[in-house]
Amino acid sequence: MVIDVVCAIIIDEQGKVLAARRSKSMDLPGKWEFPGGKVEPFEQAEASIIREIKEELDIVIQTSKSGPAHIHHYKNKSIRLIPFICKQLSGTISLKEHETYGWFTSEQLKTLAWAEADIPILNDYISSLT
Ligand SMILES: Nc1nc2c([nH]c(=O)n2[C@@H]2O[C@H](COP(=O)(O)OP(=O)(O)OP(=O)(O)O)[C@@H](O)[C@H]2O)c(=O)[nH]1
Repeated sequence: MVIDVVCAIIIDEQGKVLAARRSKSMDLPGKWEFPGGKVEPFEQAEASIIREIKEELDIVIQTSKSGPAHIHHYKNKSIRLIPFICKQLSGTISLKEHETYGWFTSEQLKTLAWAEADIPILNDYISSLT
């Protein structure tokens, strides 16, 4: 079974992108990811990413477009990761699950220790900039 997971590429006014590091209590501890989570049954992917970001970061985002999804097979599960390009509309970030987060330039993003499933998502995003 492939699990649908949505993730947010949140871009600020300077073009920096938010990435968050998974905490020790999470699956894939210490790995960086675009925040998000599993799409609930009967939920639209776009509603799902807005809900997840409110739950995880306590901010309200607006989505502009979704990028191509990528399927990744981990040893214990397979996920379809669906990215959304987003901007922050309101609120102040307060981490509810992640260990830390930051705003990164494309060059900085490339140096992070990403969850494996995020690599093609990151590459697509960086390619879209040129
Ligand atoms: N949110 C998010 N999850 C990702 C990304 N990349 C990636 O491999 N994942 C994986 O996709 C799944 C997302 O589910 P989740 O965010 O609800 O994670 P979770 O800890 O609640 O999962 P769990 O219920 O299996 O413990 C996790 O297994 C997570 O490791 C990503 O960029 N964002």
